[in-house]
Amino acid sequence: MIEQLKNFIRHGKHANQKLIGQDKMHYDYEPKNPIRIDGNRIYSEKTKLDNATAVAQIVAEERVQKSKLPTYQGLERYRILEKMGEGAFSNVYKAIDTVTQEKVAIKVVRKSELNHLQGNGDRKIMPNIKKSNTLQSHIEHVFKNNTSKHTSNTSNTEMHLHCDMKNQPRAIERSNVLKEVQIMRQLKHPSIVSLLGFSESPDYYFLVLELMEGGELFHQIVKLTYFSEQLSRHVIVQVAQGIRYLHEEKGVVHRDIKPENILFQPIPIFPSKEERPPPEPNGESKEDEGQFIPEVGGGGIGKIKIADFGLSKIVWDEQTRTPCGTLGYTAPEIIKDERYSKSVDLWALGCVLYTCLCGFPPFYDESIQDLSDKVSKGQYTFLSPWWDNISSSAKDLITHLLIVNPDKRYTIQQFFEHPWVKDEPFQSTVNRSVIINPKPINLVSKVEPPLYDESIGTPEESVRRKDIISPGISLKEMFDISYAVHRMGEENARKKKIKGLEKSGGLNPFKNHHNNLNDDFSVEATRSNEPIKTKTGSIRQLTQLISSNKQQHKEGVHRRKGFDLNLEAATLLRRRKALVEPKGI
Ligand SMILES: Nc1ncnc2c1ncn2[C@@H]1O[C@H](COP(=O)(O)OP(=O)(O)OP(=O)(O)O)[C@@H](O)[C@H]1O
Repeated sequence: MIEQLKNFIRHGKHANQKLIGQDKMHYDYEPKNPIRIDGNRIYSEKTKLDNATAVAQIVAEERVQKSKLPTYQGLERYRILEKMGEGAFSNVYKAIDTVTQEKVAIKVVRKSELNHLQGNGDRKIMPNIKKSNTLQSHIEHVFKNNTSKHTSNTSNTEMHLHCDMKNQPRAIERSNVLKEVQIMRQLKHPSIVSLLGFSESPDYYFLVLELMEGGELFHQIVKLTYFSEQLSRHVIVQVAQGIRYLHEEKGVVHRDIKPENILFQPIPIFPSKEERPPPEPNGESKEDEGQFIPEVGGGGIGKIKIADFGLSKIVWDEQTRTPCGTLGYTAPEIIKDERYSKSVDLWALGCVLYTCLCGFPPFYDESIQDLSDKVSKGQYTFLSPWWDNISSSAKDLITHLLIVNPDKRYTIQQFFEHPWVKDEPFQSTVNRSVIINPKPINLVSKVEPPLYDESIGTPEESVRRKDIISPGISLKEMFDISYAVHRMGEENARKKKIKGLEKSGGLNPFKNHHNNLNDDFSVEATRSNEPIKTKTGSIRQLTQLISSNKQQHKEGVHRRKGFDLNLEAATLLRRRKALVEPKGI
């Protein structure tokens, strides 16, 4: 078709076009023939020119589109079809495997930007990787070793080796993408996006992934305004099944569960049985989800899978079920630490469930100081009128997930035992007054004066869902930042605790474990190694600060600014940074 159109353009106004039937098209280059469309209407010379211009435009657009799709040395087997998304250092494309005809997603990661993050010292701390060896072959080596050990009875020495193998290539650990590959290759679960292949070229890493045609759950929340409880359950249970598998079978903590990293397979929207959708609070209209079909889905959402293991970490050895790096040590502190690590994913699960049910996230504020305060105190509300029609059972589950103290927060097993998850009748065991007005959480509150822009009007005048999110910052941004704030706050506190124990001589055998913690913080730690401290600042100021910090780094200046919160790991901020210093693929 495109070739024909090109011909048409090449021959310009002398070309005559005939449409034969509905969709067949051919071109007649005899200059004087009239243009016939559908064999009925005859178009004038002017219309003919208009058509030519329109077609030329289409072709030009398609050309631009096509030229945007890159080709990569080393990816010849795949034909790239379209861009599906992007990460901080990567682009994700839909592609077709020309051998199997299978459609896949390919994440293309730019090495140059990763190297920038890794610093110059990596080679020194990874002496076992010879210059001639590619990182890929090193990973293969690590995997082979690990796999062979998994089949044997693991002795203590072997275990030590096994853990060492995981700990040795620290440069690999530092590079999120390679850690991602290392972790993903061990995973096989219906709620986890599968890694189908991995390769590299001098400039890129290529991760061939199971294709999730629907894309991000985030977009579907925005599209449908929010989800019904049934649809929310359908989504959250699948995410939780993936988390249970990661935590209990693989010893992996995801650490970046958010609607952006939850992907779905699309299904058709089945027409609703109800004639009219239920009335909406505040006169808002909700996009019709259609009928929910158990085991299949609704709202266009079928299967759900967790993606993006770039921030994940292994907390215990899959084979021995002991914390990796601690060689069989089972101190309560370490066991507890493991539980703390996992509990970050449960907090995130609560945030996702909250967002599915109402269409906006539990924590938001334009001021980073206030957002940080809210997250650290667990201050969120079930805002009226949006939460008025949502069951107390769903609210109860959320209150057990969004608990600041990780000791008291639901574990993944407790999540699955909750009546809302089982879709069973709910009887609150908690004193009702506690549910209605606990401190510091207000479960039902009036709209707070918040995040509105003067241009929109006061909350009393017209508060709509979209107004809940400050116009200065998107839902996605809020998620990104509040997750990062929470994770860093919690993990920094743990890190400090472990350091304290180590200093007092209580944790000497866990040097490795401590190192692991340091590794986790190599990219996203606060520079001061202290709990998050922030000066009052807005998200925009924060963005500026990050780019100026980067500049200082380049200049070798390590002055401490008052603002110690380093959110470099927050996807959005990395993206913004990339915008400040654009790097093409
Ligand atoms: N398997 C897939 N199928 C379809 N789309 C995908 C797939 N994997 C990723 N994407 C799309 O690409 C986006 C970026 O992917 P991913 O989150 O893995 O990249 P990243 O570099 O790790 O991003 P981040 O900067 O968020 O850490 C996703 O949000 C999603 O829209």
